[in-house]
Amino acid sequence: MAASRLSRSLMRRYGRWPPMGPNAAEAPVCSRGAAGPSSAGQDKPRTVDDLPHVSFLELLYRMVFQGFYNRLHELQIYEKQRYGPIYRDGLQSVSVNTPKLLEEVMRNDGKFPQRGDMSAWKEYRDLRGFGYGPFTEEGEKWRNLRAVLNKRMLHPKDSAQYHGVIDDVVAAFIKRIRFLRRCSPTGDLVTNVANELYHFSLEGIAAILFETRVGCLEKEIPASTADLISSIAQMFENNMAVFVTPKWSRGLLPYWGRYIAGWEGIFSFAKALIDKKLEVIQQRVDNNHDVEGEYLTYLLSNTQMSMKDVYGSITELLLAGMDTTSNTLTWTLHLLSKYPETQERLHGEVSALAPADRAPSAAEVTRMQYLRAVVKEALRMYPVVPMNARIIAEKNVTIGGYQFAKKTPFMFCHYAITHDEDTFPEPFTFKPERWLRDGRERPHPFASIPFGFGVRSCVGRRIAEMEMHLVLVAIVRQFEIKPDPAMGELKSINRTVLIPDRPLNLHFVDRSRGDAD
Ligand code: HEM
Repeated sequence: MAASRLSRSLMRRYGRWPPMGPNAAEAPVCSRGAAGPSSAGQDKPRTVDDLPHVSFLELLYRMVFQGFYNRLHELQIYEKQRYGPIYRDGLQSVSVNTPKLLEEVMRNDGKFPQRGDMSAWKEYRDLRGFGYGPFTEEGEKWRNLRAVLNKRMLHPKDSAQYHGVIDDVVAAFIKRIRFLRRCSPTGDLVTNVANELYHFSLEGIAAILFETRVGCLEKEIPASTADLISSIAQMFENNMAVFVTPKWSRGLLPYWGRYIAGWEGIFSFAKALIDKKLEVIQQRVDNNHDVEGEYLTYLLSNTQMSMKDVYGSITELLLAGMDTTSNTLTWTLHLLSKYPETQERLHGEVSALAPADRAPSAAEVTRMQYLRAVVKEALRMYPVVPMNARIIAEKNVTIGGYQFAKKTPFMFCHYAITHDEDTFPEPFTFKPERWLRDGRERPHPFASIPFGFGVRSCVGRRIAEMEMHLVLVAIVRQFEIKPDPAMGELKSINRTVLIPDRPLNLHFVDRSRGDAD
């Protein structure tokens, strides 16, 4: 396949939430352009051509021979050291890696911000007649969709209404942790904690979206849920190959068929649950009973949403809400196990502010400033979405003193930004205190924006925070989390979201011997 096609395809692939990682030997350098603003002609305005730039071959070399393929987040730091705060990357996007430049780009978001081309996701929906969801929709239609989806989700008070649902999921998760530790040789070890948290996140988001439980935390996972999990894995495993291979090869290579089969499994799971809910609603209407319910009921009764839109949106919300939340929790527990003093301080706060006999209310969680700082700091150290992007489609813009034509793709190097020593002294040290509002100087508002910014920012933020806070309160209250010395050093790798490079095993040591397993 021609390098140019691969380059274009990667650009498309990474145009949404592109991945990124340091060190390693020097690559052959063929970057041209100015390293700083002064090198362009004195009178001429500086443009994209004046930027330092990375060629596609350099990128390829770094990915393949320097081992950055899985560590593209660390490549951000490497390239920042080499090319400075703004440069043209190997996929012809303009990469920015300081809070100030990030702010400049994001404040230029138009009415309908774009992240990049989602054509392969759209193709499946077109093939089967499903609508586009918040990721795939664009323009006016996207704005209308978000206007409906935001309600009952985006505001903190919206997430509070799902507290009861998530409390039940948290209780089931703790029960499962107790079961797993009981089965371990030491009586307190849980292996592959990320996998357990993935099940927790899926159960949680499904409980909210479908208003039903899907059995992820049972001893035996129901077949339909197990099929969903493997379908999601199959779709993502083949996603990249579908993007980089030409359409004519689809009948010859296995990727397209597997990719489509993955989507079939995901959509058929979502469709079955949505249709079931619709039936229940219909029966209630037929019997003249009131229709009460939460998110899905709200969407189904919203006249602006067609059925095909509901299928498309619910499916994309489901996909967006799993890996992100579960990996953030994984990194948080890993960090707490490595920093026992931080964990003790958190335990102190939870013991003081959470009632002993029930899960805390939304207002009680809001008062847990240290808990919130712990999650914020975990997201700084491991921004699960380490890269993001924008195409400023509607106007020409000036960023960092350079002029860019409209439709220029910008890449946000979030990992490099959240690990910048000037903004965050000791950037590789876990210090939740950085985020406390106790009179200290706060970091730049764009120094860590794990949920994005503006009208196209994460619609599930409040739900995700609520889920993470509630489960952390329950864990920290009951267990002391200790590392498993046999595990070795855990590193992050980039699979669109930042994930651990090996299964995380942790000891969940009971704080109160009285708790029954
Ligand atoms: C720790 C958890 C999460 C993190 C760190 C996260 C992060 C993000 C980020 C960085 C974006 C892109 C924002 C931008 O471009 O400005 C995004 C978009 C999105 N997120 Fe999340 N997310 C999380 C959880 C969730 C959950 C639980 C849901 C579903 C309920 C969700 C649904 C979405 C959707 C639908 C979009 C696309 C919005 C659009 O394009 O209009 N996310 N998320």
